[in-house]
Amino acid sequence: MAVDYAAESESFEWDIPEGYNIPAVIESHADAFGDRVALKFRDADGGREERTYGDLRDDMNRFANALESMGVGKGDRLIHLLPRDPDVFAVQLGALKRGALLVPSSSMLKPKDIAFRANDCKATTAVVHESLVGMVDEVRDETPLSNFVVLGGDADDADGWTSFSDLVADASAEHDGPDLRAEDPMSINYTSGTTGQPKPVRHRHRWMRCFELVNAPYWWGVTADDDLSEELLWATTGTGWAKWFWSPVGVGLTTGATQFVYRGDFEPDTFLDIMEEEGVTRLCAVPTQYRMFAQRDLGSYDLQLTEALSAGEPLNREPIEAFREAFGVIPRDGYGQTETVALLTNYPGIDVKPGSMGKPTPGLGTTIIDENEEVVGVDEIGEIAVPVGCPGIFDGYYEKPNLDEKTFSGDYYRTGDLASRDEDGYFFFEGRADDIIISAGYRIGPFEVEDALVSHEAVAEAAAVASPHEERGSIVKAFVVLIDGYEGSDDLVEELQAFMKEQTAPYKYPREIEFVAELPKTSSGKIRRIELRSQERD
Ligand SMILES: CC(=O)SCCNC(=O)CCNC(=O)[C@H](O)C(C)(C)COP(=O)(O)OP(=O)(O)OC[C@H]1O[C@@H](n2cnc3c(N)ncnc32)[C@H](O)[C@@H]1OP(=O)(O)O
Repeated sequence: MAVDYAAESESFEWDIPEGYNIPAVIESHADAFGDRVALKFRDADGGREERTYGDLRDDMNRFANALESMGVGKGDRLIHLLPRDPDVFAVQLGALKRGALLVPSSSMLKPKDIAFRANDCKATTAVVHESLVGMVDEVRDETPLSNFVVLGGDADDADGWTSFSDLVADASAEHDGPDLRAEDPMSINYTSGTTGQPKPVRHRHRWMRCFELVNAPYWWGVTADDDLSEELLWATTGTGWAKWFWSPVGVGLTTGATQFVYRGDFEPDTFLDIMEEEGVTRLCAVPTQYRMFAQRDLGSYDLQLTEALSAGEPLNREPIEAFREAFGVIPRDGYGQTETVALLTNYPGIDVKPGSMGKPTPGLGTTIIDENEEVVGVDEIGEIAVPVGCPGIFDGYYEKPNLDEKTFSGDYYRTGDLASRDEDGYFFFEGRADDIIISAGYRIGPFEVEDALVSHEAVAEAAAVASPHEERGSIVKAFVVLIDGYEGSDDLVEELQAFMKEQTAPYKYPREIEFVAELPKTSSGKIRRIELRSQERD
């Protein structure tokens, strides 16, 4: 249903009950409509599973009981590395019911990345898919981790690991957890910065309520009061990203919708087939996926799609036109970060301007400011910012008071993303204010790429920047200075790329490498990535 933007912007209120928490929401959904399907799952081999809201409540409580028996309680940190699996909600909700903080992590992380996160937030429990146990085992002795839970497979094969299914098999489906409030911490998502290691973004339980109040109506076009019986929501994101909270948990579970989860690699034809077979009505994917869909014969698919959403990088005209022509559905871009809810959306019913991220969502006060915190004029470029204190944004990093002070000392939280606004109030993405690389929906810190590259024996120095790319928006390009005695060649490019996929989460590997004699630097010796970046854009 179309949103009356002016009226909603005028009347919006943050209605966040003091005792709000998502486990309590699941309990109440199960009481109200326990038989409603919450999750339709399918794997790459065609295996299917369904869970109702009643099942989710029981799964949650069983795992909460298991965690209690392992000594996990309020404030403890639980890191998970899980593919999209029907038990992911059980793990997440069970941990939250114990009052633990979730530390979602991508299945692509390497041992070094896992050790960094576990040590940084002093995680004590790891819940890991069987295929990733080896990654944790390599570094577990260097971390505070003491509880190890393996999902899938046979725990007897994994020394020191307890099987998730064994843990929940005889556990009670009732659990009396600690008192949880909307202001209690619930999660730590690591997000890449320009310098140094990823930063631990801490959110509170209210975050999920904010998704229900903002992302659900002003982007997905659903509310808990709607008749959702004919709806099937599919957000293609992985469980290790904040986007998992943004949609499957923050919209799907909070509104009591039925959602689809697929465990399998992205392949455009397969995904289109699945949408047709499962009857997906609302899809959320990244622009790279839309661009790949748009290259297929979309007219040959008979989809039940009524809404298509996009996020992660700017969405261009071509896929918008392709979807409109084939399905009569216009993909609507939405913008936000790990630190926030949706700050800008093309809300239901808006007249979409291709390339625009839409307009500020009601309640947030999202604007564009200059370096003096002055709001910029029409068509001027500035930084997207949200007033500090808005409930829809995070209010601190996990145990990083210095970072907190730097981030929240002004009147605004600055996103680091540059944008302009046209005379109709539509926002347009203009790039990053810093060196972060946005590629295929991933945010990649150049330092992490460079740090891994220089650990190769042939590399003296490296600089990583974004380079424009038709399909992925941008790719990571590395400029590399070799150690004396090494010579640049195609073979060395391949060797470095393979090395990078081993050293760090492989989505960060440089898809292009250029060997250079030296890197541009400031007089104090700092690499001038900005020079390399603009060279790529020209
Ligand atoms: C709106 C949102 O959801 S934003 C949420 C957060 N962001 C995201 O979810 C990212 C969304 N993007 C994607 O999922 C992907 O980029 C897609 C689906 C668009 C395209 O996928 P792909 O091109 O197949 O892979 P991806 O971009 O993840 O790159 C990973 C690379 O690492 C490789 N890789 C993956 N796992 C491993 C591994 N274990 N070992 C070695 N290499 C690996 C892949 O083969 C790929 O390299 P290649 O392109 O040279 O083959």
